Amino acid sequence: MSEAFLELERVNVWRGDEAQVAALSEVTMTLRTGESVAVLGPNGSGKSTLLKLLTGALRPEVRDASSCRLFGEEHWSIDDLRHRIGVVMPEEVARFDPLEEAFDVVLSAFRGAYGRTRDMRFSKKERVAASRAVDRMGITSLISREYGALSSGERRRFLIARALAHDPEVLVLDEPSTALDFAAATELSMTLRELIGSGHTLVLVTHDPGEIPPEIGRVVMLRNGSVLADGSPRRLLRSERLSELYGLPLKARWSRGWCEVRARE
Ligand SMILES: Nc1ncnc2c1ncn2[C@@H]1O[C@H](COP(=O)(O)OP(=O)(O)OP(=O)(O)O)[C@@H](O)[C@H]1O
Repeated sequence: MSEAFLELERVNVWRGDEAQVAALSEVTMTLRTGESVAVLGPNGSGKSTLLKLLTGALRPEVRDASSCRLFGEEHWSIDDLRHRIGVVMPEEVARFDPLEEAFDVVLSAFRGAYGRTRDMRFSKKERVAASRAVDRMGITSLISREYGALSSGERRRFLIARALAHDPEVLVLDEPSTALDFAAATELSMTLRELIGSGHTLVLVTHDPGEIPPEIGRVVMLRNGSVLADGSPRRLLRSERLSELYGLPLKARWSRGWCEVRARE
């Protein structure tokens, strides 16, 4: 059986400083390499919190009968995780200096930095790996451009290339189509399908069932910090279940492997 990269057993995560919020409550799930997963849920349901657990940015509440393992370990180093998990979070888009050369954005992955600082030196091996990731994303012709001069879709591709630079075992994408127009979102979706097709394990976080590509074989539905359902898209992405998830009457229709959802009239 393939390796479990996330094993949660009755996990709670609290967020906030003074007034603490239970962002995840009693969550149990196992995610394995080789199986791409969509994490689906409305705003505030705990999707980003789950990703932050997965990338080691947040820790769960410590208590008996609860455990959180990443790649089989209860104790992990962020550095190790950075090599094994590539992440693209929506807030990252604006973190880079617009004057930065686009290729440097990708290279900065090797130092865990947001952009290149003048004293950073990169080995030939790192440069080759970054070039390969850029090539994979079809943006080689743009590498000398300023990051700030790229379109939103192009920037997103550079960030995915940055996440792929380490050749990670798992690629985590949090709402990757945010702020993309229809054409850019469609292109991105094709890229995600290719990545899964070429053997990458994707964890795709979205609030939109219509964004889940047919290649994704598992959906985890989160609501109010708990797992509402976990199973195949065909079984879960149905009118009744989606209406329950979002708290309003919805109608789901399947077409060529995609689920289209609209409000029930
Ligand atoms: N820094 C924080 N301080 C306090 N509460 C927080 C913080 N971040 C998230 N929360 C709360 O934790 C819960 C889960 O938030 P989370 O961001 O994981 O949800 P989400 O499903 O990713 O939402 P969205 O789709 O809006 O991004 C929410 O109730 C949210 O208000």
